[in-house]
Formats: sequence, structure tokens, C-alpha cells
Amino acid sequence: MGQFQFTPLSIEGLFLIEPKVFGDSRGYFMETYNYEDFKKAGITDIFVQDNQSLSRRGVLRGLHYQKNYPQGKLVRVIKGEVFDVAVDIRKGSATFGRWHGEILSAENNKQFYVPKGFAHGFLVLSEEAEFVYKCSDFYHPEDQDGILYNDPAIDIDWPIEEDMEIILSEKDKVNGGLDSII
Ligand SMILES: Cc1cn([C@H]2C[C@H](O)[C@@H](COP(=O)(O)OP(=O)(O)O[C@H]3O[C@@H](C)C(=O)[C@@H](O)[C@H]3O)O2)c(=O)[nH]c1=O
Repeated sequence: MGQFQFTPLSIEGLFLIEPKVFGDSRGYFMETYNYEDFKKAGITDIFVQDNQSLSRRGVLRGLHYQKNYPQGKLVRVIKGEVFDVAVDIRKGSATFGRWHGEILSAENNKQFYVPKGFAHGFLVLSEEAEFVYKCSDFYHPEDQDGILYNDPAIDIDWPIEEDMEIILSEKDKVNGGLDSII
């Protein structure tokens, strides 16, 4: 019996995944990934690298992708809360340039599956957030590229609160727009 609920999202290829949580007097247990269950749901990636990052409120990492070594990513939050976004950059896709966002938190245990061919990024909504993800290809620093998080051509509705200062890496400050990849 599978322990995950897979929900296909509005852009083909994206899934929201909710693991079954077994609570008892000690706390809880959950499987966070199971190759067979994911394969049955259509997620056939072999994940070869796991990453973890810590960010403070207002940090926005993204939107990132690798050009020649695209990565499928299975992402989740183990502390705090983020707004996580995937943008379809698959050439020829009927939904090219469209975005989908999900609130992921340590409380809701939601996972977001972002296949190859998407740019990915997230905004931290809580004081701190620890973000954990599996990747289907290795990191290739020379192959990394980015798209501006607030490119009007994509028009992502980031839930930026009034007192929130957006914190970007130096690299992400100079990302191009969607047109830079067409
Ligand atoms: C992503 C990555 C970074 N690094 C190093 C490079 C650098 O010195 C430091 C920080 O790198 P970055 O600034 O690129 O990290 P970050 O901005 O967190 O990059 C990540 O953002 C999210 C949104 C994604 O989708 C990921 O695929 C990845 O691109 O960590 C690795 O060694 N391996 C990796 O896989």
C-alpha cells in the first residue's frame, strides 16, 4: 500500500505529494520518499544528490535551472514555511512561461515535485526555513542559470508581506528575464 497521496497540478508534470504520517505517543514517523510508489505515480527520476539549505525570512532563492544537465527536484521544508514556485521553461510546451506556487512547511509536510524543464525558486515566509530536496542530476556550477523572480513576463504572485525585505544572492540580482532563454 502506498503511503503517499499524489496530486497532479495545473501544469503537466508537476505534483503535490502528501506523505502519510504515523503519529503515536513518541512522536511521528513518515516515509518521505519511496522509489516504487513514486514510479507508480509517474515520477521515475533516479535521484542522485540531496541538498539542504537554511534561509531567513525574506530570502528568495531562484529562479534556477541547469541548461544542459536539467534536474528533476523533489522539494520539502523541515523547518518553517516557504512559498515554492516552478516555472515551465520547456521549449514548445503549451504552458511555457506559466508558474505554479505552493506553500510548503514543516507543519503541512507537503512535497512538491518539479520535473526537468522547469525553473525553480522559493521565498521564505517564516523567521527561518530549512529546505531539503532531492535532485535527479548533479550540480554543474558552470551550467547553472537563473531567471529574475519578478520578471513581468512570468508575473509570479509572490506573497511578499509589507514589512518584508527581499534578500537575493549577488548572482540572482543579475538574472535575466524569461526572454533570455527563448
Ligand atoms: C546548488 C548547489 C550549490 N553549491 C554551492 C555553490 C555555492 O558556493 C553555494 C550556494 O549556491 P547557490 O547560491 O547556487 O545556492 P541556492 O541559491 O540555494 O541554489 C539552489 O536554489 C534552489 C532554488 C534550487 O532550485 C537549487 O537547484 C539550487 O539552484 O553552494 C554546491 O556546492 N552544490 C549545489 O548543488
